[in-house]
Amino acid sequence: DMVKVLTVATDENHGLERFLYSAKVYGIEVEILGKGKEWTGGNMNYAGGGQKVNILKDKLKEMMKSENSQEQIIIFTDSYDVMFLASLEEIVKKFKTFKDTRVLFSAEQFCWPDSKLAALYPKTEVANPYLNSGAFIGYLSEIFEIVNHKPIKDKEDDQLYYTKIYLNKELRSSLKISLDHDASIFQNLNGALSDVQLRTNTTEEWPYIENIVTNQKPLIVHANGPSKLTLNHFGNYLAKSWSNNEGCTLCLEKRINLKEEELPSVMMAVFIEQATPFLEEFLQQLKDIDYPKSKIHLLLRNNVEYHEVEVDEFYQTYSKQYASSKRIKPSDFITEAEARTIVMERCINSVCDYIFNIDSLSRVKKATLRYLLSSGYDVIAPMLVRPGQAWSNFWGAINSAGFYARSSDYMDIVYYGIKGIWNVPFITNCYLMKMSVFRSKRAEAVTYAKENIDADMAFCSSLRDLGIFMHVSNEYDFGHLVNPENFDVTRTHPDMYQVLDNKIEWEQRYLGEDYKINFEEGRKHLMPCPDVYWFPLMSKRFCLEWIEIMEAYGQWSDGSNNDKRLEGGYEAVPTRDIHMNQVGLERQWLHILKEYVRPLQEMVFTGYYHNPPVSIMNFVVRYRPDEQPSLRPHHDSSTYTINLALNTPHIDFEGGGCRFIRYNCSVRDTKMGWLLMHPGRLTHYHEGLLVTKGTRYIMISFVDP
Ligand SMILES: O=C(O)CCC(=O)C(=O)O
Ligand SMILES: [Fe+2]
Repeated sequence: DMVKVLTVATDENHGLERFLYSAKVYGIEVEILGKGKEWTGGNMNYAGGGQKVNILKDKLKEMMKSENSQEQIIIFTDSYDVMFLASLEEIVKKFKTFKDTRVLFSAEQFCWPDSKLAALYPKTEVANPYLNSGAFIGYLSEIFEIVNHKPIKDKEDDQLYYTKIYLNKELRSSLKISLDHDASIFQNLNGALSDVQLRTNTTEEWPYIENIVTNQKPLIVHANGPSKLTLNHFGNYLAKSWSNNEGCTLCLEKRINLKEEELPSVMMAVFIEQATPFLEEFLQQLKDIDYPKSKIHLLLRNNVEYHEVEVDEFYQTYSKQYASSKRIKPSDFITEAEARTIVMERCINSVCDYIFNIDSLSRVKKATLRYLLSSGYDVIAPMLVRPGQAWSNFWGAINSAGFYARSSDYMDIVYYGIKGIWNVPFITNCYLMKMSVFRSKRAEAVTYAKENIDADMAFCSSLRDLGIFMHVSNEYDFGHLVNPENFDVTRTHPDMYQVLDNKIEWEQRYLGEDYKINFEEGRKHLMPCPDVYWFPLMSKRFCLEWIEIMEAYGQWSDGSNNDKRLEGGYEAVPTRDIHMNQVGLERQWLHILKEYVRPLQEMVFTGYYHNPPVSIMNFVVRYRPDEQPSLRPHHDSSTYTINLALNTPHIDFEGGGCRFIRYNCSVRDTKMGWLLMHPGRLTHYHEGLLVTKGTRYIMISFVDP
């Protein structure tokens, strides 16, 4: 058969790219009409206007000269919101099954743009009663007559034009015009979302859509009206973009090789918009990103006064290494939207090829930027998830109010059940933008500033409106998001309080480097005195900050027997100490006992399980020659006691240590960050040895009293 596939696309955009890719996949050659022409067919980018009819008319006139118009088949479709799902052969074969039909229009559930015309339709008791002009197939001779039936202005509605011809009974029968009511070729998505099922994970290699009302597998899909985002979602799978066996085939197709000699120049836009746990590690990560700094333009925006000292130090130390640098400080009183606009303008008006946006909640591995650049996608985020939660930096779907909605594949993507690069309606925190996309005239409408919505929501909403596709990749594990929800900067060393909320960073900074050797197979645990075990637990940094938290609080007990903090108000063997609940660390410390101390106990006092460990007395003791220098012999009211050294003998103090009287055995050379663990109340009668110089700090818990 002689088949010509035509579309009108005045503008090049991601929708057109997707359309052409789907055509290529099925070996379909498309002729694009109106390329580069100014669009005068109405102000919506998608809704076709009469201009489409007029451009088509010119083309068909030309074809009439050379082609056999009785035999020549024309397929005309929109392009920004259309995908081919089958080869021409299949499409034409299906077309020929329509009896008494020379032209077949796609059909939909809404009579649009003039609903009053619904009454004139011959057949309405069908799945899709009404004509949609986004796609049709037929013979040149009849289509030529249709487009030449009457003049149409560029701004007039093409669907109304074709509808009136169809509703004209004489024309309908003389030109043999039918509608594809069952979506056996054309599936219009608007209003049909519950009829149409996306089938992935079938035994077939390629996902497809199925109309479960008409039992058809449509061959061309058209996201008419407000159903664009549904096609963005389907498009992740259709037209062999996804293989049930191989995963993301489109990702491979798009990948590009970065040439070391001609790496693109990137504006790295760093945003600190809110008080952020472990900001120090965030800043470190920035300078460790694997990319030549001579190719990076740094823009560092901090809007949090609390972080300014740290940010300033980073900027003073590293900014000179970058190709250029600029900063925006809290004292500049610039909103986030303004700051992001400054970034865009700086990049647009310079030689920069990409913007790499990264905000302070993002923790990315150092290869991430290179990966994003080589993905071949114009706007792409690395997927970042809050560990242990479904919270991420993208939305799989969006509801009609423009807020988060969960797509059917969201959880699979977040948990890496499926891996690929996904066209999604919202990304945030960290993403790469290719500037050529944003230098176009059309992209002037991209904005970060919309009333009453966040900058990232405004941005993504403007990209959706413009048909600029956003993607998120979960091809690899790129990192994660920190959780700022319970971050309280009024605390001394607030990061210390984050052991529950930001475990990864907390462990990295505060858990001893050698903690893990406790669990090495065949490890012989140190036992400096009988049944007194000795384990590395915390980092030096933990110990220093832990002491600083106590000293900043400063309200040490007076060492007398009267202690109002205790239920009975009386302490038989008092120390100068501060309890964890006084500094707001009780919950955190109990978590530490459960997560990091209990597993040690279970290794050495075999057969004793108590999870979670209970501990009412958790405190830091301070010994000083001129204050309380020692502690008299006693038992602890505990099943076992832990005694964590926070500083170092012979450096921070002289003397000190713990003596176990029954065994006449002392531990004097305690190690910063290491804990002693011993039975509490029968065998291990013990005393705190005299400190003769300096200050000794220990952290004590009476576990399972
Ligand atoms: O000073 C020491 O190491 C022992 C402290 C102690 O036994 C306690 O606080 O109960
Ligand atoms: Fe004790």
